Amino acid sequence: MLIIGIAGGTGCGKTTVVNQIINELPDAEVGVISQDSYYQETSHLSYEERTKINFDHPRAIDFDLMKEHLSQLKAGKSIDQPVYSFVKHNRTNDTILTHPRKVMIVEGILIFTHPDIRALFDIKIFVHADSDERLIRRLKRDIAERGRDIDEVLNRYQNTLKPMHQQFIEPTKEYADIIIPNNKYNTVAVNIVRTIINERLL
Ligand SMILES: Nc1ncnc2c1ncn2[C@@H]1O[C@H](COP(=O)(O)OP(=O)(O)O)[C@@H](O)[C@H]1O
Ligand SMILES: Nc1ccn([C@@H]2O[C@H](COP(=O)(O)O)[C@@H](O)[C@H]2O)c(=O)n1
Repeated sequence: MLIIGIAGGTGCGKTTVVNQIINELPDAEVGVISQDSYYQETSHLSYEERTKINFDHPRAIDFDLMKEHLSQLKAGKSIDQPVYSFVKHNRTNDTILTHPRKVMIVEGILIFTHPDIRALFDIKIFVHADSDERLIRRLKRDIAERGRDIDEVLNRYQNTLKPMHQQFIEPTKEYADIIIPNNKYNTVAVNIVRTIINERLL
């Protein structure tokens, strides 16, 4: 199994890049794991308490479960990938049965911060977009898709997103094998990654 890690700050375009990469690749051979599925289980907290969580700090992620799941997939076993709700700020009761594939792509802002998880990646890709571009995209996306308003996004950006990005996410760029500039859509880079995957699928 080839495991590709794709990291980068919020709004840089990780999900979009992953979708572009896997588009037209066989579903049975290439799978995706999102770091969002591994936000800590927080059912013991009230909704109000959950809104105060710093979701951009590594401790917000259940890396133990992510590591266990990636190890199981590597060993040829299927996993029940949790499903996360950005509206409820918590895992749902659903899971997605995820089978091992020849290629697994793991994407998320903090996946390169954890040494054991980092060591599982055969290829590490960091998607870069400037912070103003990321903030604009995040604002639009979170209002349209994640039930947020402008104040929520801007407060979170100032209080946690920006400092956490500088402290934890940006420094992991140094671990990347490939950095994809993504201020504009980058079809050349997407095609290069797709070529690497296709070679593995031959
Ligand atoms: N290169 C790009 N140029 C303009 N908008 C983009 C680009 N890449 C992604 N977007 C948009 O920005 C928003 C955030 O992208 P997304 O892929 O969800 O980022 P991430 O997964 O890194 O948080 C989405 O609405 C997406 O359509
Ligand atoms: N309940 C939550 C959990 C996380 N977030 C934000 O999601 C961002 C990571 O996802 P991307 O798709 O943007 O990479 C992260 O910056 C968290 O602040 C949230 O808003 N609510």
